[in-house]
Amino acid sequence: MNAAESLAGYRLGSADGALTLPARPEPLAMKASETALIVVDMQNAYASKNGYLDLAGFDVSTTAPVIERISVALEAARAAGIQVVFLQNGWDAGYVEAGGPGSPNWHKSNALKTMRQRPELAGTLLAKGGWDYALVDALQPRPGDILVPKPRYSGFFNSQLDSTLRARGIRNLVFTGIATNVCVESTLRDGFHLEYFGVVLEDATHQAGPPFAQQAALYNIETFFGWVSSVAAFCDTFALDATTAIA
Ligand SMILES: NC(=O)N/C=C\C(=O)O
Repeated sequence: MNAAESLAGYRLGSADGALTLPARPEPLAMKASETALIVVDMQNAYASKNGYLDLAGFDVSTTAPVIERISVALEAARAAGIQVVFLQNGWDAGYVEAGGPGSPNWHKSNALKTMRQRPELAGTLLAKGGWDYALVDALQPRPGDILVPKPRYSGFFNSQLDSTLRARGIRNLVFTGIATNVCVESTLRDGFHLEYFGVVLEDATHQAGPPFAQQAALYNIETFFGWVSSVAAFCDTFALDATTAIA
């Protein structure tokens, strides 16, 4: 047994009644009751034509299959009793939470920059109450799901996420959503530092930027911060036939 296998074995041994999720760089044991499926920012801003990313020049033409696979993962999670948590990114309609020129967010947010460059868009991007901020129609929370608003890339920053998870004894975070290289990776990294085990379902995520951004994020996660798996592996592990569900 090599070092990686013994780590997986440790997790297997430490989690009574756990199921083993096939993942890279090694399989990971997790109990449904200690696991949350995190759906990161599946808002029109990130997944729809005429949403923020599209208007800022990022390619969103291949987000439809991602939405479909997240739907499948959601069904599997709910059927298995895994807590579903939706994250929703954005600010109040007056953009007070976005920060002014004294905040790096004011300088780096491509949504804020796009609105400054195109005044006709002012007030429309990532503003609470607007279409851009809304979750896509196909991925709406159901009773029992939790919705956590967040004002920055990491879901743990200035939000209720950590206390919400800790209160439920959740230790494992299974990530889906957009964008892999920004809010998914930021939240998984912060989760790592807070002692959560983070796994990304790679085919239920999409990058902001060129394909190399997706590859780099997954490399970082697999090598330094967590694990990488797939929707089919997640569904198989938690007993829903993904092939049937996707067909
Ligand atoms: N949800 C995200 O990954 N967001 C990426 C960029 C942004 O919000 O500006």
